Amino acid sequence: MSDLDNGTGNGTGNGTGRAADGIDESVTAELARLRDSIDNIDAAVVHMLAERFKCTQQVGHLKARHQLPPADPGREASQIARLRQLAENAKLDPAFAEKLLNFIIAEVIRHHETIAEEAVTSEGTSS
Ligand SMILES: O=C(O)C(=O)C[C@]1(C(=O)O)C=C[C@@H](O)C=C1
Repeated sequence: MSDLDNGTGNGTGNGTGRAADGIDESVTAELARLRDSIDNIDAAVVHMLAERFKCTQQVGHLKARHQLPPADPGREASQIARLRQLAENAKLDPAFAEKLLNFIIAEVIRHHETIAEEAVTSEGTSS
């Protein structure tokens, strides 16, 4: 039984069209339908982020192997410009899209720095 299901069957079971909490059953059903979609979207976001981090981990190792700096401000500037445009076209707030990308990239840079430090440490302990 879901959190929104009062356990009386399909409807409210009391003939009023309202559940015990006083919320109209059509509202409850609409909320449940929208929340199902939100849950699917959140799952997709998590899976997409996991794939992105798998790629950036590989970038981190590549950069560490070739002593490249963790951050690339030029690349970030073009990613932000591109994402802001995509957001605008999709009617999403571009400032929000930029903040989200910056948040993700900051985490990636942290990972890159850890990978680079580990590479230096293991260099010192090899042979
Ligand atoms: O493309 C790179 O060079 C990366 O390290 C990946 C990434 C990103 O997460 O997109 C992260 C850090 C850089 O400053 C730029 C981009």
